[in-house]
Amino acid sequence: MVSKTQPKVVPVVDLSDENLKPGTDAWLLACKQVQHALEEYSCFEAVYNKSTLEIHNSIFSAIKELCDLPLETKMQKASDRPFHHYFGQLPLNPRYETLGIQDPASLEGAQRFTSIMWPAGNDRFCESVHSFSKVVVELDQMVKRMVFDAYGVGRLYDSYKASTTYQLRCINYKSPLTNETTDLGLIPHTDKNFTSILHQNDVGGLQIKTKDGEWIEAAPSSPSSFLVLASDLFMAWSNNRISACEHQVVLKEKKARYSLALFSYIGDGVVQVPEEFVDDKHPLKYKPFGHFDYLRFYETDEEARKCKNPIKAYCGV
Ligand SMILES: O=C(O)CCC(=O)C(=O)O
Ligand SMILES: [Fe+2]
Repeated sequence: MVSKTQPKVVPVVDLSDENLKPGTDAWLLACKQVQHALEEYSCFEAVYNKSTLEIHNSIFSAIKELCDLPLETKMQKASDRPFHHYFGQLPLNPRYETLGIQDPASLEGAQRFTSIMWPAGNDRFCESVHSFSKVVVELDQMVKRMVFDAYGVGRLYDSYKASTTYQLRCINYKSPLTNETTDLGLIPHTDKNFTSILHQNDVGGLQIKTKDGEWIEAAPSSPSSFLVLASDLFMAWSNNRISACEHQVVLKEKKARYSLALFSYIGDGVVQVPEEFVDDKHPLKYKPFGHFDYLRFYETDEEARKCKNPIKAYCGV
């Protein structure tokens, strides 16, 4: 008899329940689900209905308006931080362009970026970015707290939270101009931040690589769905308990695709593996390092960009 194995799918965890509070049984169960999904898939789909259909529609019309601005406007410098600038017209990813908004969940951050792109103001854009980012930052904080609790390092969560900063990347994959235009949206990669939370419009294309090396679709099940990915920093911080999620974008539909990525960074201080993650079976794998120093290394060192595991090359023991 031929044995049929279940097709792999991205795990889904519903985090919408208002009563999901630390210490409750529901919280402990969700902690275990999140931990298991991250250990097995390095990602999961979070359903979070505090992000409503109205927020979803308003952020995508805002992003379209941003991407329709002239190239010189989009290329203006909007942040001094590494990897926060405009990317586009890249030979490896010709259809991809992205702009980064620093500190998007604070009103000042959203206003600062808006006034650079629209000196005469654009309140609707600013409001859309701010409302969307506030909800997604809340989701990110909830997920991190669950991971810290699941591994018994909850005592470190508050200082971790205080040193976290965010960037919202607004991404556009341009419509193909001819039939020959590539369907490659974004080459396989891992992100260089701690977590990435991705949200897309109705045009699919995101794929993640499983432990067996198989690419599977990561299609959200609703407008309140987000894909939470572990990135390089998560892998280093957890001493390899959780791997960085390899992902890519393949554009099968002949349409423009818009997506959003909330990236989290450890802006202050040193990233260090908690002592709870180190024992005889799990020797220390990473030396303490600064997150932005790692980004600068990756940005300026061409060899680093070619290597399979740049975080290991940077601070591996
Ligand atoms: O567009 C997406 O869904 C993914 C974007 C992404 O992986 C990135 O910008 O690093
Ligand atoms: Fe990515």
